[in-house]
Amino acid sequence: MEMARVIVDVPSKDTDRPFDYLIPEELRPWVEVGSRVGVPFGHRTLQGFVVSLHPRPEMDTAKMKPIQEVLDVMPPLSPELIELGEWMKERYACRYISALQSMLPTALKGKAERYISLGDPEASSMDESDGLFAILPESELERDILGFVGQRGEVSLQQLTRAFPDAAAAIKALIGRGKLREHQQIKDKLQKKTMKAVELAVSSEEARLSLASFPTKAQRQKEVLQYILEMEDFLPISQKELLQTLGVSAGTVKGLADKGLITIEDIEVFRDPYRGRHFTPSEPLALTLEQQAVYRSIVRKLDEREHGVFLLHGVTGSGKTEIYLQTIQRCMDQDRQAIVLVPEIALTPQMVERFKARFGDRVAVMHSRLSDGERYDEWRKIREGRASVVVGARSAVFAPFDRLGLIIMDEEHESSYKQEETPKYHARDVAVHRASMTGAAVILGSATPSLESYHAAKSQSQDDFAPQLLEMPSRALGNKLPEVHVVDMREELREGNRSMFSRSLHTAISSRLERGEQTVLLLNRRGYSTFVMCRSCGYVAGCPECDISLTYHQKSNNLRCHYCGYAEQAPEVCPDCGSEHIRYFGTGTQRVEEELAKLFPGIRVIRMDVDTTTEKGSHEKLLKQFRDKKGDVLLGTQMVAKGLDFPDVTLVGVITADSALNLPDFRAAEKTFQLLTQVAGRAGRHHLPGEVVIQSYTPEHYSIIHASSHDYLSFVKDELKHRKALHYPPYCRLILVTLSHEQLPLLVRTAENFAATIKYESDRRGWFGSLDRFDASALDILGPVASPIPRLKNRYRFQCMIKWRGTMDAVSLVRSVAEKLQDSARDSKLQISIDVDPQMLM
Ligand SMILES: Nc1ncnc2c1ncn2[C@@H]1O[C@H](COP(=O)(O)OP(=O)(O)OP(=O)(O)O)[C@@H](O)[C@H]1O
Ligand SMILES: [Zn+2]
Ligand SMILES: [Zn+2]
Repeated sequence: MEMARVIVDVPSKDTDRPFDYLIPEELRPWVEVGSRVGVPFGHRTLQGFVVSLHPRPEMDTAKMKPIQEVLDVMPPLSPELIELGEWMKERYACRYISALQSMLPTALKGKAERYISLGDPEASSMDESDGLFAILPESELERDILGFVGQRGEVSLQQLTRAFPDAAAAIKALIGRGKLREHQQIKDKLQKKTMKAVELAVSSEEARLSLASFPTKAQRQKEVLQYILEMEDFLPISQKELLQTLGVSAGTVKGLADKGLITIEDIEVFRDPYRGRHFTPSEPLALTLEQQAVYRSIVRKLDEREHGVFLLHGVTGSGKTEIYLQTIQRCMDQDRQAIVLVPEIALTPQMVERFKARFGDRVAVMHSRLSDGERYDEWRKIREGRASVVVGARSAVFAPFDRLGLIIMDEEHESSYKQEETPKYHARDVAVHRASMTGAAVILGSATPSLESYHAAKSQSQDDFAPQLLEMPSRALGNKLPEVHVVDMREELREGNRSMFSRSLHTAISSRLERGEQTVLLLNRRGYSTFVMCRSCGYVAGCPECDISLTYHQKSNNLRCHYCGYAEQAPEVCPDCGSEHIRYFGTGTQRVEEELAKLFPGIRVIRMDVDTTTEKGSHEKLLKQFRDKKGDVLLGTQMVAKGLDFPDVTLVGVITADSALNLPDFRAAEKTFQLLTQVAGRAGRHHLPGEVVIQSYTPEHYSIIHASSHDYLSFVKDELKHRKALHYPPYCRLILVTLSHEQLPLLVRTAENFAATIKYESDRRGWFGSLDRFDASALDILGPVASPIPRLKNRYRFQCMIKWRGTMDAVSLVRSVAEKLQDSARDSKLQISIDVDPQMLM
């Protein structure tokens, strides 16, 4: 192959297609589909990815430029991932390059850097600028520069300008005359980490012999060599450790190297976020009957090596994790690899531990609390085949495995599997598609499957996504699901209880304290924010750039906008009326903590929320404290609801169940049901029976009633009725289009134009179906209306919601209309964002 198609690293419409490059002879063995290359593009050098290879074309190739460099020995992307990227681009209406970039760790986001080396010393000592060929004498400065570069062979422009700070003109002149040559090279943001390592250069016998003849004045060197010989079995050893242990200088060690007895070399080290941590190995458990049935279905598919999707609906504590572990084992026995996706928030140390304990070093872990360097090294562990299992958040679905056999998605209903930035992909859909390309199996696991997945499994209607339903209705350890009491908080208020704790929750907590058992308290923070309000005039502190209220941060005592980052000092008096009665509102976890301390003197509360978990490892520390029973209560936001398995937790309390029910989001009821079911599942998981108290202001709401009786099926039935009546997924699909501009009137006109064009174009294509008549194929557009956040970063926002059903290509229609509109908008200030299958409607 002599020609490569390359996608360059510029996310714009004009570069959103492959460009052709010649492959120079010497690079031919290195260029593969998935290679990262440096290519000339206009006057720049850009990073790009090879998406296909071709023989030299018939046409004239004189104009075609050659690939300049290949950046990695092993291509960071595989042909499989390149193909997946192409699919994402169509499915989510994003740029090809955005899709590919999202698959790679930040460390590989290379940028071109400029390098300087010596040019031709002879031919170019002339200045051709005025047509006269005069030999110019070199100035002293120029000679210094040439000397500096000559000595080093090649220096970065940055290095050169640092050495000669005021010599920009001279450097430019030298380049202009060809005495210096400039070229660009792609540099990664991050380097591999290396260390100096010491190794014997001769056999140990020879080394021992030479010890005898060491001169007395080289006593220190002798000590070092003796030590190295003692450590013989562990060589090479780190020079740093050597220096520290023996208290000698680097010079001493170098002396030995000069004598030819040892070598000192830079070797690569891998940053391992879990280094030094011991994981007690775990053995496979004997499966329960329910587990066996599920296990057999999945293994049959694995053994056939065929693609298949399973929806594993198992109640909390039914032992889904053991299923994951044992099917992964099977997959590894087949010499294939497995991806385990876990919501970021549930990616707790406890979860990681369970996989590390079973599979040890074969597990790579990827989550956002790792540093860029650690992520990069975990990623390489996968790419280089040193890991066969990855446990990670959303983006681990792109793990560069080449023999993928199984993808597991735990808590498949979680909305965090959808990426909210471009490319706005859903990891579930990507997982299913990737698995179908490679003949891998997919397990979607949850105690509360999303309605989309459950409906697809039940109706088996969509041919691209019809999972097989597997159920585990009982807990693995044979204990019952906890008893749930719903408390009507309006009733409490009527009877004079103004505290945030109902009488039953109060009593329940007291009895746990007496018995030395533990309590988990959930504060559903969705829908709440800790905003600042004046009690005298009702003033609420808002962001000057965005139409939303500012959030109070106690640590720094300031107010911050969560959307644009704007911050200001928290006011002492109301800026509107001057009253001192201005304070922060919202039932923050801190307030609950204060109240607990008041009601139960001496109670030990471990608080887990965004404020207490920002530091690296803090999450882990808090959970360990709770596990070691250094706390009576674990109090927190959503973080405490998922994945935790503590034997002594016998009470779960939910402070307000319905805080999120009234949000303008058609999934509000589903999310409430899921959260309540999840958190209730933390109680009584082992031998002690569990109890749950849910406090609510709308106890008659079906999501609360069904959650309290652990009745997923009834909830689904009720919720599907609503979805069907209002035309929402799973009965149709959505595309949310948000247009934004600084000028409101212009924005409104543009948005109306957009909606009208979509209507016109879909009619023209004959898409006349109606959602109301439940036609098999239909498209409807709602809006434009102001977005729920009508102004953000000083830009007004309007949105249109497209509801559609059928096999037509609605995404590409929306994309092409949006692009035409953007082209015809005279200024480039119009922004149009397309969100296919949106999760966040606010
Ligand atoms: N076959 C088994 N034999 C004995 N114990 C088991 C078995 N399977 C699971 N368990 C235990 O049952 C408990 C619950 O299992 P696990 O945490 O896997 O449930 P889960 O379905 O993932 O729950 P959740 O959805 O609540 O996270 C764990 O303590 C686990 O060790
Ligand atoms: Zn006021
Ligand atoms: Zn803002």
